[in-house]
Amino acid sequence: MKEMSIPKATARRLPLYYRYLKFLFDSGKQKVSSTELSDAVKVDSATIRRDFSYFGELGKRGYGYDVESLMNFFGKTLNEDILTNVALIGVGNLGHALLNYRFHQSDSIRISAAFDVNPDIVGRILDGVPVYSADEMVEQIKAQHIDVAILTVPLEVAQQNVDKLVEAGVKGIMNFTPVRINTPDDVMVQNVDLTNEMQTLIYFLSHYNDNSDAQE
Ligand SMILES: NC(=O)c1ccc[n+]([C@@H]2O[C@H](COP(=O)([O-])OP(=O)(O)OC[C@H]3O[C@@H](n4cnc5c(N)ncnc54)[C@H](O)[C@@H]3O)[C@@H](O)[C@H]2O)c1
Repeated sequence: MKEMSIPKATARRLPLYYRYLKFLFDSGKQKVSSTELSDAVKVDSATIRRDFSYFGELGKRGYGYDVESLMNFFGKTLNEDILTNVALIGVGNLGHALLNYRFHQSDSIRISAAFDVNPDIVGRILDGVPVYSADEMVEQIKAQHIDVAILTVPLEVAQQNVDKLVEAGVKGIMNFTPVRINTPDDVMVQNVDLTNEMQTLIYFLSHYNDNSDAQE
């Protein structure tokens, strides 16, 4: 996966900017100011200007940003114009929910193959997605040129599945299991933990009256 030379915090805000710009574009708006953008995406305008400055001259002061070119620029930066096929490993409770979830904020991400060991679902098509036997994982992922996977298997089999994903050439893993998985340096792992998120939220709620701090 390519290294980005922009700060991670900026990279995390790009989808937010992109979605709002797409919304403005779809509703026929041509210009947007950093203040308007700030109100809509709840990021202060100084941060927005700093974020945009990493990409060079994107707008003129006092004139606003051109919605279409900014949207296209961020779209390209985010690879929104390329369809990313994602593999889902483990179609249990969480896996099913993710199959149902169509990544609806993005037209360009879709789960195109799922893998499991459960004979009741292997060989079936669930929510439009074929469920393959876990034994076919390496072969199918290679054949379908998939380089991103979501891991929703029981923790005991997490690492062995990661090893297979690495063997298949996967470069990014969204890890829902509670295990800290080991991967080579060129494979990026994003750990997702709802308990952590909830604890963070509860912490902010109990420590700050002004909950705008919790959004950073
Ligand atoms: N990060 C979070 O916030 C969060 C929330 C809920 C669950 N989880 C974790 O997500 C994982 C899945 O949870 P769940 O409730 O969906 O579990 P589940 O038992 O309902 O589903 C697990 C699925 O993995 C399949 N599986 C088992 N061994 C496999 C293998 N070797 N290869 C491929 N598939 C295999 C099972 O057949 C099953 O369909 C667990 O590790 C759980 O701890 C994380």
